[in-house]
Amino acid sequence: MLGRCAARALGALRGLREGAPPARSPGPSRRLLSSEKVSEKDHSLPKPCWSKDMRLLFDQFMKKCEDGSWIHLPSYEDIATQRSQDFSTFIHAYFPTASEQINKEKLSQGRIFTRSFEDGLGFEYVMFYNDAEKRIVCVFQGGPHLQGMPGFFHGGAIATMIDATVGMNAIVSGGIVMTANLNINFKRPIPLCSIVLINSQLDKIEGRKLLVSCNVQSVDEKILYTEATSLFIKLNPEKEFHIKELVLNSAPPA
Ligand SMILES: CCCCCCCCCCCCCC(=O)SCCNC(=O)CCNC(=O)[C@H](O)C(C)(C)COP(=O)(O)OP(=O)(O)OC[C@H]1O[C@@H](n2cnc3c(N)ncnc32)[C@H](O)[C@@H]1OP(=O)(O)O
Repeated sequence: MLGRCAARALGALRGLREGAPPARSPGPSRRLLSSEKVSEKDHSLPKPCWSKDMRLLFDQFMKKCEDGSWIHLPSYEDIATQRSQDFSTFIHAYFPTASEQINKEKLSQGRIFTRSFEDGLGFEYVMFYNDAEKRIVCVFQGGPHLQGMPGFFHGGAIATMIDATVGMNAIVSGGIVMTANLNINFKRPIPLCSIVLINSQLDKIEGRKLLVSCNVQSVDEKILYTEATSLFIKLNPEKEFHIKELVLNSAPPA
């Protein structure tokens, strides 16, 4: 059985896509047709650019989801519903000064960084969550546009996927959080275009602080590429009632 917080957060992730009308009426400069259509795509489902191994791992984890111990997490490139507009309002209220500096026209072009590449060229990944173990495993296939040293992934690309994975673990466990600290040990370079597993674990919750660690391993678990620890801070728990409103009616079935 999912913890209530996890259920709410997962509900939010699903609810952000479901049921609610589009939040933003398109301005004259917004190219509605292409971006709206694309933003509906769940990138965590198999695509032609996924390698056989990636597909195999996806199928293996989906099998583990059948008894409810693991949950497949959907993933979109934009958050474009009414409830996400409320989420955005919450974030901007939390950082009023920074919010004033945001170019509001550009905001409508905002996309989740990891979902901004053409299929197969950047970040291809799917995450699975285990509530009992407070773990998220991310199956990651990096594309050729993530190169750093010739033939290997860029460290920033690895850091991005680590942040996305431990961040999702913290969001599912704690609600609206931000990365305060991320420590990474790069132990072995990761060959470009290979598939790796990012295993993350919620270690501790101390008040508003969530500590999440992770490692990046080869699929056969023989090579430990990277290790990381992170600290997430839950934003303003007094406003939690508001977050609850955001996810109201979007909780997944019990
Ligand atoms: C819902 C669905 C959403 C879907 C979205 C999907 C996207 C997925 C994206 C994936 C994820 C991507 C995620 C991203 O990319 S998040 C983007 C990168 N992160 C940021 O930009 C965050 C910038 N930092 C801040 O805004 C603030 O510092 C925050 C909000 C983090 C805390 O400022 P706030 O004013 O709120 O809190 P506080 O200062 O009173 O501190 C509170 C406590 O915490 C302790 N502390 C603070 N900092 C540190 C530190 N560095 N080391 C050690 N300790 C630290 C502090 O001492 C205090 O402890 P104590 O004195 O109480 O003991």
